[in-house]
Amino acid sequence: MSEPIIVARGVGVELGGTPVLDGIDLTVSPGEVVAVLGANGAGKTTLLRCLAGLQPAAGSVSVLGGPPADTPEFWRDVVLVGDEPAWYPGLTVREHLDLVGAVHGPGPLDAGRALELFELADRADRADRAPTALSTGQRQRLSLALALLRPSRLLLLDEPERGLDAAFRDRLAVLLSDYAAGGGTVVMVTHDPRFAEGARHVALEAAA
Ligand SMILES: Nc1ncnc2c1ncn2[C@@H]1O[C@H](COP(=O)(O)OP(=O)(O)OP(=O)(O)O)[C@@H](O)[C@H]1O
Repeated sequence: MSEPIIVARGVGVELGGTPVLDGIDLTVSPGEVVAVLGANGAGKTTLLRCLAGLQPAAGSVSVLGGPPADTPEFWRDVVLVGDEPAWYPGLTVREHLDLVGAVHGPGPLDAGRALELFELADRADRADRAPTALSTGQRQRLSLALALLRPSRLLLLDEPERGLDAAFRDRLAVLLSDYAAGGGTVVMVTHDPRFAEGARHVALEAAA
């Protein structure tokens, strides 16, 4: 059996003097799709940030064999899609895809396929706009497309459904299951039953 990608034991976080996570254990194997579920404020984003090395925590967290750290080596294998990324000023949608594909690719998708699949070039000018001139859902599509241009072993997704229409959610669910079938691992925070379906559920309850 292959080594787990993630081993977290007794993870605890306090924010502003209040416990947010308390004694969380999680083991994730390669090729798994895990949905972290729970009410608003249960600590889902905080847990994802712990796995990304962005939130210090009590207990122990190991990701890909070591403690997660905000370093270039860590981000070579791990992709986080959370809050909207900082777009490159002056670059269009197409130029973002070309740049990320050229620097970090090849990943599961190439720039041309991402434009087509994520319907970022449907209208003649859409791919030639700045990302800030897209709708919320279109910007989320671009964030996800950029994530899939890079080769990675672990995708950490915080509410990937944000702004996406139903048809595109279905398409994304297929892309994620293809990613996992290829050996990639997905840990996502979601409120969407469409994404939770077929994933292993990890339910969080508010610590306080
Ligand atoms: N910087 C902070 N300082 C103090 N408390 C915080 C801070 N950030 C988050 N919290 C609190 O920590 C708790 C967990 O927040 P978190 O964002 O992890 O929840 P969540 O489960 O992802 O919620 P949602 O489903 O609403 O996105 C919440 O009660 C929130 O108010």
